[in-house]
Amino acid sequence: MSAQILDGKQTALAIRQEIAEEVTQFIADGGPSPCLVAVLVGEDPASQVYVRNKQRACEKAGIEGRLHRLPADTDQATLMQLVADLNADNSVHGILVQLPLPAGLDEREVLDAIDPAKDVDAFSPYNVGLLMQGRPRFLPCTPAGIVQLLHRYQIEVSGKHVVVVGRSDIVGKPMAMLLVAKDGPCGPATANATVTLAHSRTANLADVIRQADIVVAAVGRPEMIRGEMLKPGAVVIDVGINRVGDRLVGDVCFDEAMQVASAVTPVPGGVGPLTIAMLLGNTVKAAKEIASRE
Ligand SMILES: Nc1nc2c(c(=O)[nH]1)N[C@@H](CN(C=O)c1ccc(C(=O)N[C@@H](CCC(=O)O)C(=O)O)cc1)CN2
Ligand SMILES: [Mg+2]
Repeated sequence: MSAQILDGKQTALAIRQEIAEEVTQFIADGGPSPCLVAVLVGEDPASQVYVRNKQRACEKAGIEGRLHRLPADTDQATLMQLVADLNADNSVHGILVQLPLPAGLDEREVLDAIDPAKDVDAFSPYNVGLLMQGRPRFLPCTPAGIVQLLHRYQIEVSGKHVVVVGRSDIVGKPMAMLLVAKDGPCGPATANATVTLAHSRTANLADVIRQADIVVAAVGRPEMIRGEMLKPGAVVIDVGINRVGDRLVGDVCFDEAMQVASAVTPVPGGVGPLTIAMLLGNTVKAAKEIASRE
């Protein structure tokens, strides 16, 4: 048996095309050009690639993408002032601070300071709270991209046992919240899951994963999840992006998963591209909401 490959790259391109059409319509209706500002502190090579890809994706969708590059030795006060300035700038609709920040900067304080109306990553406590209550404004980009992927491949989630491996604020926790909700961005079929939120200290992790109809792997450990840990026919969503020598691998051993699962996301070309597509969608939503207040 060989599983179906869930093509995140193609799905992201389709979503980006839909967003580009939405932007064209919004501007034709008299709306402002949506504007996303990225803040990149330091020289982390992967972060530089991701920010560049976000800028390019903005451009192609008709969204203005601005970038503030700050040196790695930027102090907290300077970064906080930049966020305050961007919050106050009426031409800016979305603000994202690329993570991780260099050591010494207080990530939480920075994210807390972003105006929730411009918080297109959905990392601010206000937007996390809305998600927790089942009435999100912005959806966190990676989890929302995964929901879109499942929906577009007609993989039903309702009533299924989803094991999310990894409890990060960016992926694991919001993923669990989205899937356990009574309704979701693509309707109730992609919500209403029974969710287990597992992590590095979960006892008998392999046994827990083996119970899953759908596994979302976001632990950041290269190929930690093996084929033998999967229930035959499971759907495997691999969020991991790990560099091993010159190879890029996920948190799941892809070749083994392909032999056991019914559907698997590749790395690269799975979840990653969807994260960027969903960011564009949030930026357009922010622009529409801010414009409707003016
Ligand atoms: N402010 C944010 N910081 C970070 C986020 C985020 O959503 N907001 N997520 C990650 C990084 N990230 C986006 O910022 C991101 C990671 C990976 C990809 C992607 O397309 N990956 C490719 C592989 C690319 C490669 O060669 O490295 C893929 O999976 O096909 C997009 C976005 C942490 N920080
Ligand atoms: Mg991927």
